[in-house]
Parts: sequence; C-alpha cells; structure tokens
Amino acid sequence: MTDATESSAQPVRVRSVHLSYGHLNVLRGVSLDIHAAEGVVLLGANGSGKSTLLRTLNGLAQPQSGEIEIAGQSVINARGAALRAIRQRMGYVFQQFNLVSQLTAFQNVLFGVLGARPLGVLRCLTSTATAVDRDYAMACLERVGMADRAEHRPAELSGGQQQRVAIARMLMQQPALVIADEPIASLDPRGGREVLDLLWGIVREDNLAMLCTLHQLDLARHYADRIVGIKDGVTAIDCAANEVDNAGLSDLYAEAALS
Ligand SMILES: Nc1ncnc2c1ncn2[C@@H]1O[C@H](COP(=O)(O)OP(=O)(O)OP(=O)(O)O)[C@@H](O)[C@H]1O
Repeated sequence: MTDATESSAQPVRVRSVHLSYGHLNVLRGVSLDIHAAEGVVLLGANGSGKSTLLRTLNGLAQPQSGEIEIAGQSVINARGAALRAIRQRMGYVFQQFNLVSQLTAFQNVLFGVLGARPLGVLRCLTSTATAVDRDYAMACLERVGMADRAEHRPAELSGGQQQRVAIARMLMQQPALVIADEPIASLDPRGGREVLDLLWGIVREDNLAMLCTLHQLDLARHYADRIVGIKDGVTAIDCAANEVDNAGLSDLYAEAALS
C-alpha cells in the first residue's frame, strides 16, 4: 500500500473481535469504525471491556478472532517494525497521566517522541535532543498552557497540570489517532471539564480522530460526534451523539452478564 493510500485510509476499523481471558469472554464480536476527524466516546459499565478493546488497537491484547485495521494496516499478527509504525500513529492520554516522575515536564514531552528512538531516554536527560525537537516540545507545552512549568517535575504539578503535560507529550508524537482512556477519572469536575475542553479543542483544531472512554454520559453527549457502547461483549450502541436515547444508555449500565 502506498503512503498516500495509507494516509487517506480509515483511522480505525474493527470487525467481530472476540477476546477471552481464560474462561472470561470479554469481547464477543465487537465492531467499531472511526472515520477521519471523528471523535468517538466509548461507553460501558465497569469491566465491560473498554480498556481491553483499546489494548487490542495497538496490539497489546491479542484477540482470538476478528479484524483490526489502523489506517488500513492490519494490527493482528503485526510484529516488529510494522507494529511500531502502527503505534507511532497513535497518541495516548491515560487516567493516571503516566508521566516519568524523574523527568521535568519538558523532558516528559520530549520523551513523547524520543522514547521510541535509540538512546531516547538519555537524550531527554542530557539535553542532546535536536533543536527542532526541543522547539517543538516547547511549542506543545505552550499549546497546553504549561510553558511556564517546563522545568517542574510531575510531583510539583496538580493533577490537571500533569494531564496537560501528558496531552503535550501526546501532541509531540504528531499522532493521527488519539486514544484517551478515562482522561478525567483522576480529576475533580471542574478540572476534568478544563482538560476535556483542551483535549477535544486540540483534536478538533488538528482534525484528529479520537476514541475516548468516559463514564459521564452528559460529557459524552457534549463532546462526541458519535457514541459507541459495549455491553455483554458486543457493540450495543453505535449512533450519532445527538441521537442516543436515555433508555439505551440505561440499558448499557444495567447488570452485565459476562461469563
Ligand atoms: N490481562 C487480563 N487478564 C485477565 N483478565 C483481565 C485482564 N485484563 C482485563 N481483564 C478482565 O477483563 C474484564 C474487562 O476489563 P477491562 O479493563 O477491559 O474493562 P473496562 O470496561 O475498561 O472497565 P473499567 O470501566 O472498570 O475500567 C474484567 O473482568 C477484567 O477483570
């Protein structure tokens, strides 16, 4: 496949994915599409398999059957350089921020791109990153309003500030697809809204595709283009955010029947 075809390919295409952990059938035929510049919120009760589904997208969890394509590239059975190329397209924002505690905010952002290169950690620590990378890291910090905290370590930052640095680190990767796994679960309501405004604002401005798990239905409706809900291992809801009905959402959180 040519680069031009790859870049125009659908960011995420998941078909009939089945994944079990031993006897626990977590995903029993999940399908999901994310189109270019589309923001999708993934809903589902605790333990319904949202994080597992996210982990299948970058090959960290291996389904027993089904198809997964990221930008037209098959993830299942991808190894080595092919898997690394798929992962480089994806930027992550996690519930627990996952910043390196010994590194400053600036170094953590640099790590977003250097972590995948030879001697990447050393370059972050010894300031041997190129001027281009350093300038871009600072621009990413500026974009999330954290340039004045560039030399602070994570322990010196609030949760909301740490998540801003994590968003800058994600931007440093210049991803085509953003995966955000409960990005506000560790923040208070006001801080959470600020982080979601920032994250979704960047995604919209840069025309990125995003898959974001959330537990707040009002926020899902507010930010998403489309809402996908999983229950009992299958895609129970898949519709435009302004079309999702309350009964469907309540049913999503009614007692699950995983076995
Ligand atoms: N590596 C693993 N080995 C065995 N079981 C696992 C593993 N990872 C997840 N599970 C189980 O799979 C089920 C789905 O977990 P998952 O974390 O995907 O759910 P979730 O929808 O993200 O939940 P939450 O909303 O609580 O974060 C759970 O019952 C969990 O205990």
